[in-house]
Amino acid sequence: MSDSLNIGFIGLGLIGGSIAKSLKRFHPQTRIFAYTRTEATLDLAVSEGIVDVKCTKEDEAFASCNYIFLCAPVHDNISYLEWMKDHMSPDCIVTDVGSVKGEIHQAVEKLGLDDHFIGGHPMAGSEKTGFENATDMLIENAYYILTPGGQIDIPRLTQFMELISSLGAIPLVLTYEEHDYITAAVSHLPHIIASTLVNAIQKMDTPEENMKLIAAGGFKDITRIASSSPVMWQQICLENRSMISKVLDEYIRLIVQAKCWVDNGDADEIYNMFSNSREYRNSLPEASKGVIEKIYAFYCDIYDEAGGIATIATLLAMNSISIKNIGIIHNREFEEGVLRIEFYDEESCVKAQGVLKERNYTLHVR
Ligand SMILES: NC(=O)c1ccc[n+]([C@@H]2O[C@H](COP(=O)([O-])OP(=O)(O)OC[C@H]3O[C@@H](n4cnc5c(N)ncnc54)[C@H](O)[C@@H]3O)[C@@H](O)[C@H]2O)c1
Ligand SMILES: O=C(O)C(=O)C[C@]1(C(=O)O)C=C[C@@H](O)C=C1
Repeated sequence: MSDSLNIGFIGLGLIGGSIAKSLKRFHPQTRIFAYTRTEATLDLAVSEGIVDVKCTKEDEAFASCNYIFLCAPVHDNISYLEWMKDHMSPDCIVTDVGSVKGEIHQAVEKLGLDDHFIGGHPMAGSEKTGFENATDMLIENAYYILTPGGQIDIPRLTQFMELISSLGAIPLVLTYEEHDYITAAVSHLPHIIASTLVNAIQKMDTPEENMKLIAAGGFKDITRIASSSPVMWQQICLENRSMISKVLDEYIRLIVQAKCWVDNGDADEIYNMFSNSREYRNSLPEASKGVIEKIYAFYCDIYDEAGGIATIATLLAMNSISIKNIGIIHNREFEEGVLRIEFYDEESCVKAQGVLKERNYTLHVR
């Protein structure tokens, strides 16, 4: 692809910011034009050398863009299409990164923009928001779903796919209907499950809040995404109502079935439920990372003496730091073998480094 493209962004948070950073990483000559609601974000992006042209809300400067990425919450993205229709260059491709595709495609069709629109959705993200959490690696190795407008010609679609591939993502073309059904199941339903599970625990907790106190790895693993942006998820749930309702029906049926098996003490069915889920979960492809890999870990040289691991575990426990995983690893990088210690969150990981450094342990952070 040509390195001298002008690329516009409306919304420059986690996803818009990450795509803009990837563009600058892989195509440094790209000129980035951006508008986002908070001006301080634009100033930050300019100071980091990511944004070249700071734009106002409906800025004529967007007319010089070859591509415009809509990266605000899904409903807000749609609100820009009408203005764009009369102000973009005739060769411009408008794309979005929204987690729902049906409504934006309907708006595109209504405005007669379907020869200029290619829906996009990187299947990567995080519960975190904002440009400050954006990285130039977020979409690397992630599937990037494309839902081309009905009138997009093949060469334009191919060019856009090449642009996406050049950022290290894996383009996958679907219809917007397929997209909305699939994401309702693998993304929207899990967010509703995580959120309702957290709310259920809050409701059922003892007066001393002992559930909150002892909630450990399992609960934390399955509920990380309950900390996601309420504005973003409100808009997703409102825009993909029928598909979400459909997958919720099936899920509720399975939950009711699981309750029956527990009520009846049906050992075989309970075993089959866990055995089936384990087999299917373990078969998920590794090729796409799907989401930001959140591993908070470091390596620590350890003396070859009895009780070495126990000493470290005790030191961390005395400082109220929970360990998610701990074990000696041997690979070519660490010929002698080192201790790998993994934590539930960044804060614990940083605190643990401080504790061990104070005791003169040698640490390796990757
Ligand atoms: N977070 C994820 O995991 C994820 C993954 C893939 C796609 N998406 C999609 O990406 C889009 C953005 O999500 P995000 O995670 O980057 O959120 P974010 O909150 O980090 O960023 C949104 C940005 O849009 C700006 N904004 C909000 N309303 C605006 C408006 N009306 N006009 C202009 N700017 C506006 C905000 O100031 C912010 O900079 C959403 O459509 C979401 O569905 C999110
Ligand atoms: O990892 C997370 O926090 C995410 O929720 C990422 C996630 C997902 O559901 O997988 C969230 C919304 C998207 O539209 C795409 C990716």
